[in-house]
Amino acid sequence: MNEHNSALNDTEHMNVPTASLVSRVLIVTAVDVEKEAILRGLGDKAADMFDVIAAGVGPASAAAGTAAALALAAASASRLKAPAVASAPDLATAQGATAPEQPDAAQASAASTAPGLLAGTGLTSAYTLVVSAGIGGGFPGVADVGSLVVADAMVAADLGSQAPDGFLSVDELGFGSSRVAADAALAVRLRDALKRAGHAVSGGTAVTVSTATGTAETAAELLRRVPDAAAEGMEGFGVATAAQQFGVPALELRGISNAVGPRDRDAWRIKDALDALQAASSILREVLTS
Ligand SMILES: O=C(O)c1cccc(C(=O)CC[C@H]2O[C@@H](n3cnc4c(=O)[nH]cnc43)[C@H](O)[C@@H]2O)c1
Repeated sequence: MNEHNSALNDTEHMNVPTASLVSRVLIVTAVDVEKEAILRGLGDKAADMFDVIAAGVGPASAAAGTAAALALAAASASRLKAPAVASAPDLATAQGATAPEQPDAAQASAASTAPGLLAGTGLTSAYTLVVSAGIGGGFPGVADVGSLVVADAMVAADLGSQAPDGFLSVDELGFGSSRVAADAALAVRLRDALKRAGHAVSGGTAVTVSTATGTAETAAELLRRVPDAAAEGMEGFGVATAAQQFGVPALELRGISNAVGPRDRDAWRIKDALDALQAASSILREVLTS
């Protein structure tokens, strides 16, 4: 650790619990076509368990959109459970009205132990799982076009510094961590269920980049940095970082649209990737609740 580490970096090593009971899920895509594919897969009753948002392309939009959704949902859930003790009700009480209901003991206790950005706010998360989902590049030999990747970890593969001897990650620089682990138990469950349903699915690391890879050299360099890289996207680490800072477990799910390597936009099979994403979404409820 060094002096540049901010308070937010305290959450890097936070022990985010495994989502043993998944009750409400936030799914974050980059663009609307991904969101629509997922909603088609989830079916008519999606809204009783899932919220799906399109937060924009890239790690910054993904993190900002996810954090905003998590914060708004926590504040809204808290308002529904117990009115806050604020100045207006206090004035009303002083004038003879009934005192506002206090949070019950369980809620107060949960609030006092709330992790990360919710610590000390009196709020608890409304979500028990956050999923970064979308199309992505697949590393050749690991994740073919049209297949799925359910990641074991989300890594910001270009977060760091160039140096004469090569790339230095933020971890090596002492500025934090470029890796967020996925919820291991849920990742395995989802992969197993997808395999049983007849889908090609891989594990490994989903790398997040701000510039999509377009050369064989960059693909090779990414594999040097992240030897178990399976998929490349532009949002996973941002979504997972926001989830981690709210103490919520995360997953990343990618339908593979193209190979990571020399840029060949005409070869991208976006419909196949969206179809895979829709198929995976159609079994999500069962995987997360049974
Ligand atoms: O047309 C292009 O060459 C091009 C260059 C960069 C990005 C795009 C997108 O359409 C990105 C949108 C979306 O797709 C994900 N994605 C899909 N394949 C990859 C990839 O090989 N590397 C990184 N990201 C990929 C990404 O998560 C974006 O949200 C088009």
